[in-house]
Amino acid sequence: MTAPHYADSEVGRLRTVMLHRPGDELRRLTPRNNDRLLFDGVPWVDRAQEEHDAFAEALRAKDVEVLYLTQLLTETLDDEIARNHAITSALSGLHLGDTLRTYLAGFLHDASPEELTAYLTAGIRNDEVRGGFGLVTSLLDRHDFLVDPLPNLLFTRDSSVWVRDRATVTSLAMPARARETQLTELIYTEHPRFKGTRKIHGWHQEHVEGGDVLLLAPGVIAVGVGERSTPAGVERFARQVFHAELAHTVLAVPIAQERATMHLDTICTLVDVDKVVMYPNVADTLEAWTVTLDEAGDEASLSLSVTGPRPFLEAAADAMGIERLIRIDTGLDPVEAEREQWDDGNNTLALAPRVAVAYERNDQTNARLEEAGIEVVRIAGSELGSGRGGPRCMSCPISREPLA
Ligand SMILES: NC(=O)NCCC[C@H](N)C(=O)O
Repeated sequence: MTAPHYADSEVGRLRTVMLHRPGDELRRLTPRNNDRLLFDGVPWVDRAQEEHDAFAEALRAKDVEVLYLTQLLTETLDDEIARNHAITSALSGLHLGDTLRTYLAGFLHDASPEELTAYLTAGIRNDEVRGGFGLVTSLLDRHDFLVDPLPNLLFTRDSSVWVRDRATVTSLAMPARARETQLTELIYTEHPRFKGTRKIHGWHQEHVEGGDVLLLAPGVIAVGVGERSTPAGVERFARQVFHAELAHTVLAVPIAQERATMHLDTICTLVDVDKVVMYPNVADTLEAWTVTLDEAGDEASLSLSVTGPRPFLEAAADAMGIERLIRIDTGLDPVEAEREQWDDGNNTLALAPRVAVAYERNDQTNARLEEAGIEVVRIAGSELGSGRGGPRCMSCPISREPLA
């Protein structure tokens, strides 16, 4: 039986997760475009797929249902309305011009659902279509993308977040990722499994990325504000979760606007109801603003109470109603911690309280987790990590057993 689509914490027993198996979109990365496409190198794709398959197997071995984003998308694209929607959004870029747009629309409408999924995810290069002798196709370089590839689909965490029974369709800040949420929105709107799901937020709204959203406890959500999620994004998100009565407290957590700390989950993740694994080099300075509902109203007019800033761990423990949020540090010394933070040592995926998936390479952090009583499910990530994301980034929990 399908587990209800629901998540009210980071650590409730994981039942269903959405992953994206790395595919041809990664074969588009070159040393000329990898920075723009947010990868730190050019991964060995076959090995990345092997590592990812082992990740999925480790989840299944713990009774987690694994859904694949591309399979859901292909099933969604069986429907004519969904196809039209996907094609129109993919071709809305101003770089195409009407001649090429019209040609590509016909080309994509003729594609099967599987082919269309491949075009929407791996993109289309100018020399891969015979667009006739239109001006735009003639002037563009033959290797230019008409539809950009989406190599960061691998990080399903960022393009949607379930908060209780609602799917949050996020709004991604980097142009290379903006189109990802058009796909998650389409899946949650049109796929038979998700039809009728109530949604909050959307790709057209202020930026909030899933990697910044931590469900600290039922009713308590932390949102990182830095390179990706914006102050206005966290305000919009807070309004929506309060209005829908999904949470009573949102903690806005400023983080350095740097690549190494692009999301809150690159420096802190939960491994138990009262334990986080955290980057010690920021742990003592990390602060939070506490946002609660002052006066109810409709979404735009409800009044918010904002207090702070206070040390993050204290503000979080108070909101969670626990005495202390215990911190387990990444690494043993500052340099080791910096190395393991960079390699996603903090980016663990909890499968249940005290059980977490982590990259095997972060041996010092993993040893500390085990000393603290956490079962560590180790996976390889030498190639997967080249996009700067770990097990949490690569997973979108769709169903967790409720903690409350
Ligand atoms: N939650 C995460 O931290 N996701 C990792 C995203 C990595 C991706 N290459 C990016 O720069 O957006």
